[in-house]
Parts: sequence; C-alpha cells; structure tokens
Amino acid sequence: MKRHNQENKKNTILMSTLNIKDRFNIELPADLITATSRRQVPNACFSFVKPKKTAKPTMLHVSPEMLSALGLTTKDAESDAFLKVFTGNEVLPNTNPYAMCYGGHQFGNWAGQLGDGRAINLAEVEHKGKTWALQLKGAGETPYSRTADGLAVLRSSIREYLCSEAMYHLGVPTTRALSLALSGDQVLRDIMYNGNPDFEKGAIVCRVAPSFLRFGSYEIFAARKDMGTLRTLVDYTLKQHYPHLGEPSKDTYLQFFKEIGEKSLDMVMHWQRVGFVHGVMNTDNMSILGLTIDYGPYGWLEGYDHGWTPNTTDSGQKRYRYGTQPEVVLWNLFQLAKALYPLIEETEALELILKNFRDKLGKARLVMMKSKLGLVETDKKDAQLVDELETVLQRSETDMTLFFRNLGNFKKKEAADGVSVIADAFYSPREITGKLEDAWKDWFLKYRERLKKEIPNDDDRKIAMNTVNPKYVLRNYMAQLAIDAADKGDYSVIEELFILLKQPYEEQKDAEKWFAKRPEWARNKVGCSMLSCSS
Ligand SMILES: Nc1ncnc2c1ncn2[C@@H]1O[C@H](COP(=O)(O)OP(=O)(O)OP(=O)(O)O)[C@@H](O)[C@H]1O
Ligand SMILES: [Mg+2]
Repeated sequence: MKRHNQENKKNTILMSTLNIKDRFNIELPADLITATSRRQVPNACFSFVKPKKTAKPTMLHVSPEMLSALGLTTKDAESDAFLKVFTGNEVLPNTNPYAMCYGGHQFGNWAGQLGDGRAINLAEVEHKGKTWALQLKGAGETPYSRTADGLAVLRSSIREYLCSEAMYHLGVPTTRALSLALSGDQVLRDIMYNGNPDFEKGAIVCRVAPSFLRFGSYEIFAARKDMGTLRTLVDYTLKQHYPHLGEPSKDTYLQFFKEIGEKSLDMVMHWQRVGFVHGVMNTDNMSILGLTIDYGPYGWLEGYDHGWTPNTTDSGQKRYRYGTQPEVVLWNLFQLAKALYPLIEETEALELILKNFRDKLGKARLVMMKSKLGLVETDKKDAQLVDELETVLQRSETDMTLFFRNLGNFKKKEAADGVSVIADAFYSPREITGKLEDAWKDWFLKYRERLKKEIPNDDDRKIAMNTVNPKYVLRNYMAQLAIDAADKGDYSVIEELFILLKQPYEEQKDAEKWFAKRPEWARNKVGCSMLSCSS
C-alpha cells in the first residue's frame, strides 16, 4: 500500500511538469448548468463536463514529439497518471474540463447547435512560448451529445491519430495528436448505416492544438442573435490567437476575417497538393486557425480524380469531393463572414475580401501545381499545361502519389519518352494505348519543351520536386491494415506507419512496399475506399 502511494505521488509529480495555463474556460462565459443532460446551451461558450471513467484503459501509442512539445518525457508517458489523465479517468489537479458550444452548416444547411458531443477539453498548457489545448475525443457524454453516446471506436481513433501526425510531417497545417488509448469499453456502431450494428472496441485520442475553435463557434451566436457573446468570443480569439492585429475595432475584425481566410486557403491548397480529401467540410469542422480538424471519413486520392470522395454519406451529392474542396472553403468563409457581419456592418468590405479570395484561388492553384511539376519560371501556357495534364491524368486511373513522385525522374534532354518514367502509376497499364497513349506522349513533349525554360538541371529539379511531392502518404488501405492488426491486439503496424510517416518526403529504403499502388483487395473494401461518418 505504502509503495503504491509513493508510486502515485511520483506520478503526480511527473504530471505536475505540465504548465497549466487555462484561459478559455476562465475568460469566457460558461454554461451555468453543470449536468450533462442534452440541451440547448444559450449565452455560453462551453459547458463544464467530466470525462467518463472507462472499464480498462490501455495506452496504445504516444507521440514523442507532442510529449516534448508539452514539456513531458517518455518516462511521464509510462506513468499511471498519464494513462489515467489521457483516458479521462483522472482529472489533472486545478483544471476544469469542458465541452465547447458551437453550431454549423452541415452539407450546406444550417444545423443549429452541435458542440463537442464527444470531445472534452482537459486544459491548456504553455511550453516554450506556445500554448496548447489538450482535448480527449471519445471521452463521454456532454450536453452537446444529442442522440449519440459521446464515444469513439478504435478504427476511427487510429485513423485520426495516424493521419493528424502524418499531415503535420507533410507540412499541412493541422491539429496534432498526443496519445491513442483503448478505453476497455465496447461501443455499438453501425459502420455502413445499413442496419447491422456491432460492438467495437472503444478508444480515446488526446488531440492537441493551439485552439479547437471552429467557424461554427461564431456562427452559433450570430444565429441566436447573441451579439454580446459573439463579440466576447471574437475579442478573446483576437487577444489569444491573433494578437498582432491589435485592439478590437471594425477594421481589426475585417483583418481578422481576412487572415482566417488566408490561412484556410493555404490549408486547402496543401490538401490539394498531397491528395487529401477531408470528407466532411462542414463549418463545424473548419478551424479558426486554418488547421485541418476532424479526421473522420477522410481519404487519400489514389487514382487522380477530381470527383472522388471517400465519404459514403456524401456519395450522392459529392459535395466534398477532391476537386471542389477549395470552393467549399470559400463557401464556408462566406458563412463565417455572415456570422461576423454584425460586428463589422460593412457588406462591401467583406464582399471585397471574399472576391479577392476567389481571384487568388486560381493563382494559388497554379503555383501549387507548378511546384509539383518542378516549374519555377513563368510561361503564359503554364495554366494550359496543367489543365491538359489533369485531363489526361483522369482519362485513365493514375495513382497521384506515384505519378508526381516519379515525374521527378524525368530528364529533359533524354530521348526516352516520359510515359515510361511514370508508367508504374497506371492502375491498368494495358489501357494506355492508341489515342490515350498519344495524349500522354503529347503532354510529355510539351512538358519537355517547357522544362527548357527552367534553369536548374534535372537533379536539382528533382530535389525541389521531392520536397512537395511526398513519397509516402497514409493510403486508405494502410490505415486499414493498422486497424485490422490492432483489432487482433497487434499494434506494430501503428508504430510502423507512425515512424514511416514522420519522413514522408525522404527515400526510406526499407519501406519501398509502402510506395506502391493500392492493392486490388482494397479497391471496394469498407474502410479503404468507402468510409462513413460512423466513428
Ligand atoms: N459518438 C458521438 N457522440 C456524441 N456526439 C457526437 C458523436 N459523434 C459525433 N458527434 C457530434 O456530432 C457533430 C458532428 O460530428 P463530426 O463527425 O463532425 O465530429 P466529430 O468527429 O465527433 O468531432 P470533431 O469535429 O471534434 O473531430 C459534432 O457536434 C460531434 O461532437
Ligand atoms: Mg466534427
């Protein structure tokens, strides 16, 4: 008993290295009711909640980078206190966990109050000049849980954990993940919403970001005509996250909106560059800091296809398909503009900002695509070259990652035709005949001609291209392999992919098997090409 107490004390000391600096739940208005009963929560930015105690928590993986970002060590991560805190079984001393209130436009329609139905913020931590909010996803019910259970399952938690860290290493703005744990509870889910529910292992991810505020966090107050809370929240956001914009004023609010837009467009251009399809770009899943948030039914482009979406819930309308993601960001920004309007009251100024975003989008896209082609100089036919490539890429199923990575091997002076350089990327190489083959050859002729304008030699161009065209991404089937193994108690694939995806742009000799097209078994498999929102 004495030894146990000493051990516990040691754990508490280890955890006390966290430099807690709560602000959100101290400076903003709280829900006065503390029960978790589902309800509308007016005039408040959050509700205090306690995470649910779980049956048998087990830590499966911890991110060493996030540990050190928070000022923790791997020894801390092995402690009992760490396990308990990051599975919601113990609350950190002097903290008050809470769920945030937000609304959102879902699939184009105003959905009213949503809020953190299964995300519980533990605390904010300051370390090395940065502040991080720690949030458990899948930690139990809150007033915002609506008809659901507040929980998350292992498969979706593995996907969120691996992908958010992978995106970070790809250079995509994103929320991060500290830990992945099993709760020990069973969670009932109907994966394909087809009347076949089954029990799955419950899991909890601890997510980390400077803030989890979303567009919907502001929309909810505008929709409720609660201008007081709207202003309080906007002023808080300015002070904490956009302090360089200065004191609140109409001009500052306009500038605030502009910066959010710029960050969001930058984020979506990165998605397009690496072939990430978010799947549920509702305004409640749009971060106010331009971070990728909510790794639900996302997917990675395998065959390059503007019309692809992984989300089966969106398979009819395909609102959130790859090719429309930038447009959707604009649509979402328009909703945010409407929410901020009462504080600004200058329609023209907001419209001008939105118009500029639209104008910039085309240019940003061209710059991004040119970087993938290794083009630095300007030529008036560049946009046409990119368009023609995208057309021919979509005429045959062509693996995006393989294509762009291998394109770096193209030599501008060699007589060999380009098609052979990228041939590995074709899912059905035998189809590349006749007119299609001619179209490919024609494109490579133009590309070779265009490359003559570029100063760097082939080797230098390849080095530059390899910094924007990743070699390894979390292909849909790869995450599924990690899930299938984990379901059987084998967590080694999680570790393998976690390590692999830390260096997505590097050649990793022992990892060539992951630089390959999606295997045929994964083509129509649930979890690989078809994801639902059930998580
Ligand atoms: N199992 C669940 N229990 C309670 N609420 C849920 C559950 N799943 C989703 N929700 C809530 O439904 C809304 C929309 O869900 P969505 O799939 O966008 O979010 P999420 O994956 O739960 O969370 P986040 O956006 O925080 O990553 C959110 O308010 C979310 O909290
Ligand atoms: Mg969400």
